[in-house]
Amino acid sequence: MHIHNLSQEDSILNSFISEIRDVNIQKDRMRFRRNIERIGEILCYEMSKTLDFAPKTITTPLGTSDTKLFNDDIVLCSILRAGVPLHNGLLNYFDEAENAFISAYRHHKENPETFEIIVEYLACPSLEGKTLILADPMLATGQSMVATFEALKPFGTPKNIHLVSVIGAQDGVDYVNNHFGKDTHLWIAAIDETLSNKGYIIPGLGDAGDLAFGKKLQH
Ligand SMILES: O=P(O)(O)OC[C@H]1O[C@H](OP(=O)(O)OP(=O)(O)O)[C@H](O)[C@@H]1O
Ligand SMILES: O=c1cc[nH]c(=O)[nH]1
Ligand SMILES: [Mg+2]
Repeated sequence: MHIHNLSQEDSILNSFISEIRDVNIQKDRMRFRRNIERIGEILCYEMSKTLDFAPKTITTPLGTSDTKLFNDDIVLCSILRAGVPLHNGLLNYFDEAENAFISAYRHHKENPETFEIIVEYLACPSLEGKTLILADPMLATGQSMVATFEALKPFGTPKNIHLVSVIGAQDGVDYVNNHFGKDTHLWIAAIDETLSNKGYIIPGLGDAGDLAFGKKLQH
């Protein structure tokens, strides 16, 4: 897998990552969502450089302009619910993308330290020959990303797969690295050291779904 950790380079991206981590700034739910969206836009711009481009001539009012435009058919698939602001960021740039949504949540049994991933809702177009972008802001254990990909398999074989995430734990990055093919790309804003015994990224940012949309009751 090709791993692109964008915070290895100094850029404005670091300001947005700092804000979503900051316990005070993250109290502003709208700002949290908007920052995730802005990070999605930056990740999207970087990944767009790896798409397939073809020559195109544009007619202006005064002449013609030769350029190259990407010609991949993009399917943007996000994992509900924390994936929604990240999805919006990607869709801000990929105007014509088709969209898929899938729900994946952690179901805790009696022991709060163990959980399984439940995939329920799934709406997806054909993936055959297309460029699939799988987006989820948090890559903790990596299980949601892998469970999502398994659930998408009946929809066809994509030409390319790009995973897009905001903060990952090294364990989760290693897990997806072992489960996706070597041609898969991972575009990620930051990779943190470790996971708590409840599967939270440390230092991370807390619970992205709750910060974006409010606390949910465990069920
Ligand atoms: O890599 P993993 O260990 O699978 O964990 C990451 C998952 O956890 C979060 O979702 P969460 O279960 O909190 O659901 P939510 O979006 O509804 O809050 C996050 O958005 C991922 O989907
Ligand atoms: O740290 C984590 C791990 C999973 N989901 C989150 O929202 N945060
Ligand atoms: Mg959550």
